[in-house]
Amino acid sequence: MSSMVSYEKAVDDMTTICIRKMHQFAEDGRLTDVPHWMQYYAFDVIGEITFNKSFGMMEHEADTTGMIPGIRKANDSLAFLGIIPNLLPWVITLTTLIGKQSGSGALNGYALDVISETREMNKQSTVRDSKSYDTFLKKLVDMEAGGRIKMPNVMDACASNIGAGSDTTAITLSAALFYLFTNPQVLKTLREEIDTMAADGRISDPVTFQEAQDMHYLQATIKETLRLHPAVGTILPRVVPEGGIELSSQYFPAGTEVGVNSWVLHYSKDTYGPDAERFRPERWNSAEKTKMMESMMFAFGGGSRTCIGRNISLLEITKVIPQIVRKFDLVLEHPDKPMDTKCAWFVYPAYKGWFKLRGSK
Ligand code: HEM
Repeated sequence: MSSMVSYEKAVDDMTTICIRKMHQFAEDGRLTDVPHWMQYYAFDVIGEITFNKSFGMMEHEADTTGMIPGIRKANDSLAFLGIIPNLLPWVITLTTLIGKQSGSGALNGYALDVISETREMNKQSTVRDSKSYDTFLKKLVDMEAGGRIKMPNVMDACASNIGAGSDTTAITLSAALFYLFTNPQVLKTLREEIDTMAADGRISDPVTFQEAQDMHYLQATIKETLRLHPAVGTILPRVVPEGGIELSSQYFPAGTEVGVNSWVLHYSKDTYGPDAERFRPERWNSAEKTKMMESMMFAFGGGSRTCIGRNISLLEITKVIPQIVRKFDLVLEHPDKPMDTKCAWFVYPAYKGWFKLRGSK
């Protein structure tokens, strides 16, 4: 975790821009597409950490790279093609033949440009990180120069960071804000925690990652969001190894693909209680049940292919949510409607609202 905390400065810089812009939205009385705004935030953070260079999406209030719809298109089509993976090479060949650019074209093009630039500067030893951390790309380019990895690995690692680490975090953030601002009692309790700790001098502005570890209600709120709205909405398949396996009294021979969808696990009444469908962070207060409930959490997957960006996303979520909650109210465009979602591979929330300065009319 200590290496993650070295990225805290990047998260703080991006959070400062986010909050400044939100002040502007509030002043202008602007109706905001909240999930979209959180996407700009998450993309800018991951750009900063990966390339030492945010995408400037928040500053420009726009997708400056054109990669957001491309990543979404790629995710959506891979979710369906993933059901019949043998079709994938045929589809790729066909789309290449007819000259259609893949959804991830903008992302790959952007990554390639920044990597080439950094490799060149690295050769001339002019890459001096101005930040207090080494970016992913700097570490990767050094590894490549040392012969430990090759250029396709550098490209793959950078593109994976952006593709896997932006929308997932943005989805979690927008789900958290929706749940908080539609559950007044939860919001009140979280604000009490923030205000009390701030008055006692136990948290800073912005909250440091270290301080946030003692914010028990904040931590429960984040867990409850990841439970009720895991970003990935498909099963995470695994191939049964040699010898087969018995799962829930059912034998599966070697080579069978098995998997489970986190949405099924997370809504289990056996595990989370009869109110499993409710957003109730208090359920994480019970020391006795927490261990069992945690063991069933699957938002980041599990085992050898578990999410490698988990701690980065937790760093972002843990730091930006208290900043938004302590400064703003959110009035939803349709306060009585449940959250709308668009689901393929990822489960994207869709809603709009007005940010207002906390306590203002
Ligand atoms: C709330 C945010 C996030 C969620 C919910 C999430 C969720 C997931 C899930 C479910 C998997 C599949 C795990 C499995 O099959 O067991 C995964 C894999 C992965 N995630 Fe994340 N992720 C998040 C943030 C990030 C971030 C910030 C990064 C990068 C900085 C990242 C990079 C990756 C990569 C590279 C993999 C593939 C790992 C492998 O196959 O070995 N993720 N993530």
